[in-house]
Amino acid sequence: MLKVLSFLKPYRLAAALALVLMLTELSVELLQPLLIGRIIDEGIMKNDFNVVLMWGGAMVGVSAIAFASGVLNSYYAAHVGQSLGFDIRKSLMTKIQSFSFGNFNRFPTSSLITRMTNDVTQVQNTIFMSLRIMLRAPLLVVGSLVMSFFVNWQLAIIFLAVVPILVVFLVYVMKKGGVLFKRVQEKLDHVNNVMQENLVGIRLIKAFNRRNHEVNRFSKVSGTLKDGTVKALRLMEVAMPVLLLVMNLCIMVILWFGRNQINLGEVQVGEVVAIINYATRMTTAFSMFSFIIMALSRARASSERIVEVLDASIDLTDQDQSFNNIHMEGEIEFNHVSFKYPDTEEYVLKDLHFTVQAGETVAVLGATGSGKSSLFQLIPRLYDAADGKVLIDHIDVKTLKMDWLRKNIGFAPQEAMLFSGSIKDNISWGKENAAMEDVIAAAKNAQIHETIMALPQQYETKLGQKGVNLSGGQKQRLSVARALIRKPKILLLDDSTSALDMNTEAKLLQALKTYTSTTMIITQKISTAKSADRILLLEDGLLIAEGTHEQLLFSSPLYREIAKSQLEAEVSHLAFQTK
Ligand SMILES: Nc1ncnc2c1ncn2[C@@H]1O[C@H](COP(=O)(O)OP(=O)(O)OP(=O)(O)O)[C@@H](O)[C@H]1O
Repeated sequence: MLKVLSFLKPYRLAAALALVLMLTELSVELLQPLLIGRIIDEGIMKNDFNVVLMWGGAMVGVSAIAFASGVLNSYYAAHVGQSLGFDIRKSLMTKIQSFSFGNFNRFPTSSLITRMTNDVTQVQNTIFMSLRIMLRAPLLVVGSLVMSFFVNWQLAIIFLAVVPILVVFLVYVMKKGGVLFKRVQEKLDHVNNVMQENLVGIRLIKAFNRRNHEVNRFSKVSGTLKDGTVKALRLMEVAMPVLLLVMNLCIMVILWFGRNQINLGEVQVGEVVAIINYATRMTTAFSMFSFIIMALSRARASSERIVEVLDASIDLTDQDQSFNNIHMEGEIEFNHVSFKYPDTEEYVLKDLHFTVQAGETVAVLGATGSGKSSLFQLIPRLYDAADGKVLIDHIDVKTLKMDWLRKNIGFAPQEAMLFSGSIKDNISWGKENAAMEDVIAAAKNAQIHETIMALPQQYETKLGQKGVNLSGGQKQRLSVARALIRKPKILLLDDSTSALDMNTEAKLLQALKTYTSTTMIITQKISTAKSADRILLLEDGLLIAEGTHEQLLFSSPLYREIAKSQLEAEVSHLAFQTK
């Protein structure tokens, strides 16, 4: 929790102020039984109305101070709690942005969302409560104890026997609660995970009519969350009656001894009333403990989960002396590169060795699962090669500054990803402060301009929730436009034209020739591969052939087979159309 508490630093003044105000409120509360004792012993018992008025007036005065302190304390406690939550969320977001894919494998998306929302809220609320009431409870116990000794030490000694036992009991409950609440947060991760999958895959669920199956799956994880929470809360529920029982027994013992001492004339009635008053306040404080322990246990578990993310070591970082700001030509070289995904054994790329000249267009062809997308991911350093080197302009990518390297790369992933916002926002996302002419030019080259102009608000049309939904091919072209707007030195298109008709695809490929980028296009289609200067053919992670369409038709049996099957499909399609 210490690391999370270090986020309090910028707000230490406000936190200190909140504590001082809380202490003021507490002092008044501790003073009240003393004043009540005085009113009884010096006013009521001696029939002196002036004394009653004097101490009564003093009580009203200090109560007003307590009220003002309470209001101000709430204000500062809320300020500190909310600001701390804001800062932690921001730090988590910054850290997650620097995560490598290896890190993402360790922290699933749903878990990161829970950590950034629910876990931060737990900590934030606990800090607020600490400054408002949490510290008050233990201080009220200690203060009441001290003040009781001040009133009458013989009676107060009874507290000394009881309070330490209760403290040990509370520490035990808190430790156990911490473990149980950590499990609750993990179960919340599972619930969020299923919920996320359901919302993302709602079309598929409807199409496959799997509603009942998914509702059952959700009920199951939601049920385990409920059971886990009930188990943790039960522990807290046991704590409360135990505390109340012990404190009430304590009050009975005080009353018994108090009565005897009053009879012996050793103690005054007001003193016994004051001590009982302190005992009642202690009981209230202790009963607050079960609530406090729950909040602290939860906050401890949540803090651990937050710190796990903040302290996660990033396995893909810049080296100390990375190159930067050199002009990029765009030559790509794979020098005996082998690669496997983190935490897996099998190599998905094996000893790849090839060069793509600056400005050249190369198609990467191969069966599904042959390693095409994996190959692409090594170029912007989304992963590092296990063996061999990936070089850009003869420099190992590991020694290039990642920001600079990625700034020079335009990447359209296999699954087009659009953000909420307008079409213009989505295209200009690829280049900060892009002018409208650049947005339009990129859209024209990606063959999506005319579709956009036919929409009601054209480039300002909102996408996603409450906006229009685009077809797969339209999304792909927007994703390509986003990559093109950067006028990148290296352009990587991962099967980004698969949903386009032949005619549109041909126009797009033609438009790409106006760019000077080194272009690599992953494709399953011979017609697309043919338009490239050269073709790389992958099979099971191996580069099995390399050359132009004609060369490969001659040299590679596999390429010939793919070409033949696609040609036959095309011919039969044409024959069907002419019928
Ligand atoms: N994140 C990952 N973790 C572990 N293995 C992975 C991961 N992504 C892909 N793989 C594995 O790597 C191999 C190559 O996958 P890759 O996506 O590179 O193939 P691909 O040729 O692009 O296929 P497709 O044409 O279907 O997109 C596959 O066996 C796949 O299961």
